[in-house]
Formats: sequence, structure tokens, C-alpha cells
Amino acid sequence: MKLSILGGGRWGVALSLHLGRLNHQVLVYDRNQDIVREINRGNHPYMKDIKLKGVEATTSLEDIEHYSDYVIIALPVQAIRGVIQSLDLSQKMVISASKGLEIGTYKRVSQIVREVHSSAQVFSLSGPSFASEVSKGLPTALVLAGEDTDQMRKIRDAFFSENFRIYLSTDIVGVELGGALKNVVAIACGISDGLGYGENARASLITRGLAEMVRIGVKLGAKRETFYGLSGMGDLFLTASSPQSRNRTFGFLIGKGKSAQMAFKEIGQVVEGAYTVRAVKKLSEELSIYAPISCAVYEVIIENKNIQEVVKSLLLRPPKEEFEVL
Ligand SMILES: NC(=O)C1=CN([C@@H]2O[C@H](COP(=O)(O)OP(=O)(O)OC[C@H]3O[C@@H](n4cnc5c(N)ncnc54)[C@H](O)[C@@H]3O)[C@@H](O)[C@H]2O)C=CC1
Ligand SMILES: O=C(CO)COP(=O)(O)O
Repeated sequence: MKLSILGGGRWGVALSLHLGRLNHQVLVYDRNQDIVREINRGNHPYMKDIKLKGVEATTSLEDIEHYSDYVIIALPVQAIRGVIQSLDLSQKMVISASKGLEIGTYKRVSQIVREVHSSAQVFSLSGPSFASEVSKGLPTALVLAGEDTDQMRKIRDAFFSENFRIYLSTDIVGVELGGALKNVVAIACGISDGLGYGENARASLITRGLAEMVRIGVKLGAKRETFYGLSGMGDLFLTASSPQSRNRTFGFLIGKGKSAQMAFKEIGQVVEGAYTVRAVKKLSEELSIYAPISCAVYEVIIENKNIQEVVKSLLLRPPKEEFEVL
């Protein structure tokens, strides 16, 4: 199969290597000439010791348009609308592998794609999957969500390997929201770790953060159970507890006293939760969704409020009266 990938960052390249190993032909698009050159010369840091003939890269969106009916999106979410407006995706099968919400519109990636290209078929690939591990072919399990189950099976079969298990879901809302919302909770966990609050605090944030993700998700039309699977709890657990995560690291640096600007600079890669948090804050206000952890993250990284005071008011908020499962 031929597939194109929008985005030659860590995730786009890791996916291209996985697909290349399965003998698919892959064309990666990125605006950065240096990345495109590295991929074409086979000297990208992820390509050491891997020689694949079928993986190429381009800076031309026109090349992408003519290459394949299957287009994977692995761009930072805030860049997606701008890039796909310059492409005709109307007859394409679009697989979003990006995780986040668009600032301003609060839209999920599949909604952005459908808004720009109403007849495109859109799927979401999500779950616990650090790019560095996928690039090395280490075992990973993901969820592919969408509406057209025949097409989903076809994509699943093309991507599937013993080290890349794919489960299917028809709850694209829940799968996309799980991938987007967990990044904000991971920032909260990073802040807590950076402040030295310990593992009890982190476990509580993960668990109550999941409750918050469920509340937001259900209100937006997702199925509750989806958040207890790979694309929800699975990815939350990975991102919130691993030093490999950019979102957790971003929070960690802030907990250690750095400003958001300094933390962005130090990481030098996309930190999706730092954008998604703006959408979550607005959604929680407009839809009256109780999301104290995400709102605390917003106060620290966007409003620059005193971190100790934000944490204190988070911990001192009144106990919940109602009985809950979580
Ligand atoms: N890195 C990971 O482990 C995983 C990342 N993801 C998701 O994939 C998406 C991309 O993440 P990464 O690849 O890690 O980011 P990255 O920071 O490594 O790379 C982003 C790439 O996008 C390119 N780019 C940015 N704006 C562009 C534009 N307007 N036009 C063309 N190219 C543009 C940059 O040149 C860069 O190569 C994010 O939504 C992330 O949450 C999902 C699963 C795993
Ligand atoms: O989504 C990811 C792993 O599933 C990557 O998380 P980070 O963007 O925080 O590194």
C-alpha cells in the first residue's frame, strides 16, 4: 500500500519506519528542509541501523496530493487547519495520529478535517505510543476509531504487526478526546513531580484526572468506557508517569521553577497539552463541566498564577458530597 504522512516530526517518522518495515511505500511531508533531507539520506536519528527503500520525504504538498488515497496526519494540532487548507483531501482516507484540540474552535482533529474537506473519510489512531519506541519496533498497542468499519479493518490489516497491535473502536469522539485531554493531566502530574510532591500525589492526579476526562468526554458525546481503554487510561498512564513525555517534562520544569517560555525552549518539540488546556478551560466554563485539575494547569501555565497558591486551593477545595465510581 502507498501512504503519505503529513508531519516529519518524531511521530511522523516513527510511523513511516513502522510502515516501511511492513513493505509499504511512504511519502512524508514536512516544511523543514533539514528533516526532509535527513529522511531522504537515511541519516535521521531514528533511522540509524535501519535501511528502508520505501520511505521518502518531500517539502511539497502537491507531491502528497498525488501520492496516495491514504493520508496520515502527524502534525501539531494547531498547524493542521493551515496545512490541509492547501490540499485536496476530499476523496482521501485521512488517519489522524495527532493528539489535541484546536485553540479557539475547541475542535478535535477529525472535526477540523471534515470542516475543511466535508467528503473526506476520517479515522483516529491513538493510544500509548512513544515515537522513540515505535521507531525501534518495540511492542505497542493502539486504537483505530472511525465510522466505516470495512475501511477500518483494511487500515488495521495494513498497519498491524506483532509489535503494533491495533484494536478497533467506533467511538472516535472518545478516542480523540482521550488523546487530547490526557496531555493536560500529564502536565499536572509533571508539575506535582517537579514540586517534589511524591508518588501518592501523582497517583491521585492520574485517577482524578481520568474522572475529569470522563466528565468532559461524556458531556461532549463520548462513551465513558472508551476512557478506560488504551486511548484513555492507557495513554494517560504512559504520559503522566514517564520522563519520556514532553507534556510531563513541561510540567516538571515548571514545578522546578522555570517559566512556560523557558520550558518550551528547553523541550524544543510540540507540547500539545499547553495548547489544549486553553480549549479545556473554555469548554469547562461554557458547558459547566467541573474540571479543577485542568483549570489549575491553566492558571499556572497561561495565567502565571503563583504555583503554591494554585496547588493549595486545588487541595483545599471542598470535599465532594456525591458518591462516585472513581
Ligand atoms: N512523539 C510522540 O511520541 C507522539 C506524538 N503524537 C502526536 O503527534 C503530533 C506530532 O508530534 P511529534 O511528531 O512528536 O512533534 P515534533 O515536535 O517532533 O514534530 C512536529 C513536526 O511538525 C512540523 N510542522 C510544524 N508545523 C508545520 C506546518 N505548518 N507545516 C508543515 N510541517 C509543520 C515540524 O517541522 C516538525 O517536524 C502531536 O499531536 C503529538 O501529540 C502522538 C503519538 C506519539
Ligand atoms: O502521546 C504520546 C505517547 O502516547 C506522547 O506524549 P508526549 O507528547 O507528552 O511526549
